[in-house]
Amino acid sequence: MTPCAREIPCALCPDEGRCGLDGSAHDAWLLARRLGAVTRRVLVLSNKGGVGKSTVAANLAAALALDGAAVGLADADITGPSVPLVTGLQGQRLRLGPEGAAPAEPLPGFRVASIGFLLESPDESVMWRDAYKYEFLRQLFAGVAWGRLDWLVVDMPPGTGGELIAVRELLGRVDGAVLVTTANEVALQHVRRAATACRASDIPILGMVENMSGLVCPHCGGEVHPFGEGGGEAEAARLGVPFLGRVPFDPAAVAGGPVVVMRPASPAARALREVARRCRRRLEGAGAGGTDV
Ligand SMILES: Nc1ncnc2c1ncn2[C@@H]1O[C@H](COP(=O)(O)OP(=O)(O)OP(=O)(O)O)[C@@H](O)[C@H]1O
Repeated sequence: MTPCAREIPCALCPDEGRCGLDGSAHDAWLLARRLGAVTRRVLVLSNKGGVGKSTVAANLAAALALDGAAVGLADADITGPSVPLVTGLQGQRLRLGPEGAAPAEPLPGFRVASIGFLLESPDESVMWRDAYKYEFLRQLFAGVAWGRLDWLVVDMPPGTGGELIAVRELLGRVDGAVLVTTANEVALQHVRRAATACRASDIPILGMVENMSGLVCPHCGGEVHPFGEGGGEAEAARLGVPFLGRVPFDPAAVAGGPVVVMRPASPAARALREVARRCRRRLEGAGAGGTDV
């Protein structure tokens, strides 16, 4: 039998490296096996770091699972995966192999796999592994036995360069992007760039979330908006994309697990459940493939 002809030897080959396929045919075959039963593929992204992509992605996925869907959360943040921390799954590892690694399943129907589960330690930097970026991403999607999923939510790294192209290529089809921003002008400029990148890549934009949008007083429930009110919503209108909601700055959102599960009555959890409902209405209404408006 001809050995698998990938440049980097493939630890995932169900034929134990003897499939004889060349690199791209091998990957396409493997990805079709792993992602063939995934109905909707959604990216959570922004050009800017620290705006809350991982928090929104983890809670969107958990909220969809709480609403009864089978959901995968794939943490593709190659520059610094924080899904293990955000989901309370630090220390989890993926055991790659021909049969596919089992994702973590912290809730019934909520499956999680992170680039962080491939690292030796949570403090390991992956920046130096540039040449292997694609390989890490390939392992995340093609190495995990995702099973049947109604949704696969992908937490993207900051930026919209090579990683966006690589993830889009690996997924084959992306049904929608959720753009995350805060209301300050720097983040808004970054989110405009993210919208431009989505449009250039034919990725439909599901809508925009304004995160950390105001402080809710734990005593009186009143809100303070340090960057002014309505920045994200106005930006969404300018870009011609739906506004999916405003998530307040809420200490409960840093709960070591999705806040929609850990603190369901908190202001952040309520806002994030509503974001998930709006995403569902938009994609389920449009069917797979979604629409940009
Ligand atoms: N609504 C919120 N209220 C309070 N803290 C929040 C909220 N959303 C996110 N955070 C906190 O802000 C920080 C950044 O959030 P997160 O890691 O989700 O952002 P990110 O955009 O994914 O970052 P990176 O670009 O580094 O991957 C984290 O400490 C997170 O707990």
